Amino acid sequence: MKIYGRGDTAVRALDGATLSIPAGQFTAVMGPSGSGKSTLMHALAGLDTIDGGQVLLGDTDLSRLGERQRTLLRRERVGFVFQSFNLVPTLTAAENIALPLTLAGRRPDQEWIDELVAILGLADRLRHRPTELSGGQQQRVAVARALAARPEIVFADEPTGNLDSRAGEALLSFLRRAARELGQTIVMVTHDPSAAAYADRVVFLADGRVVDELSAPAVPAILSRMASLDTSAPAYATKTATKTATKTAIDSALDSVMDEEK
Ligand SMILES: Nc1ncnc2c1ncn2[C@@H]1O[C@H](COP(=O)(O)OP(=O)(O)OP(=O)(O)O)[C@@H](O)[C@H]1O
Repeated sequence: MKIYGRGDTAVRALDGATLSIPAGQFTAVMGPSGSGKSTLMHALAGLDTIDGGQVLLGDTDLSRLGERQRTLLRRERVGFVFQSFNLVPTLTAAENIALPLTLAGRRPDQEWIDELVAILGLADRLRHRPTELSGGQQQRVAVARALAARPEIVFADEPTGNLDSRAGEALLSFLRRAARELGQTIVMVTHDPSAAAYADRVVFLADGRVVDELSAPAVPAILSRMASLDTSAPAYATKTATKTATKTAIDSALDSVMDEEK
């Protein structure tokens, strides 16, 4: 359970949401605007606390961890890919990819990183800085960075939101391959049914709880489930405001990872 605010203005953003994320699978989370997708992702990733219930990553109960322990858990066990690529502009692609390991003081597993770079088609871009890369290339660098430390789970928040359709499809194919061939556990929040169709399973949220799911989802089935949930068309202003808040929360989490090292 997650409640924002108090009294009359309190919002139950998560209210009895129960789900399990199978290891090695690519899971998409969908739902109408305001249904709790970002809140759920933040809770699962240890970016935010919850007000009741449990979040388990393996045997670790995130709801019992303090701020510092959650920061460590994010750094050591979780990878993130955001809509805005969040690369460090002064670092090359290679340095950006190795950043989580550098921050954690771990030696990069070069063989693994070489494999990621090869699959993502980034080998000839490693010395470039983010401004010298296309949006699709920047996002592929961000994905390599998320997987570099072999995290137990990777969270992707609208990862194709800023990409054209071809770059988006290439990225989604990689995420699917990362789960199937590399055993990477991935959770992706998306509004886009064709993006969700790349996942092994789609979980649908409404009013802060899991209301439905689809295995081996196809676009028409996703669309019809979404239509049955989306009773009120989202007010665009609300959506924008929520997204801004989400980004801030994620950015501050990244900042705190950086601060830890100072
Ligand atoms: N920081 C906050 N303070 C108050 N209410 C919040 C806050 N963050 C989210 N909410 C509210 O909690 C509910 C769930 O929000 P959440 O952002 O998780 O939904 P979402 O499904 O990700 O929406 P969207 O698809 O529009 O991004 C919404 O009613 C939202 O207005």
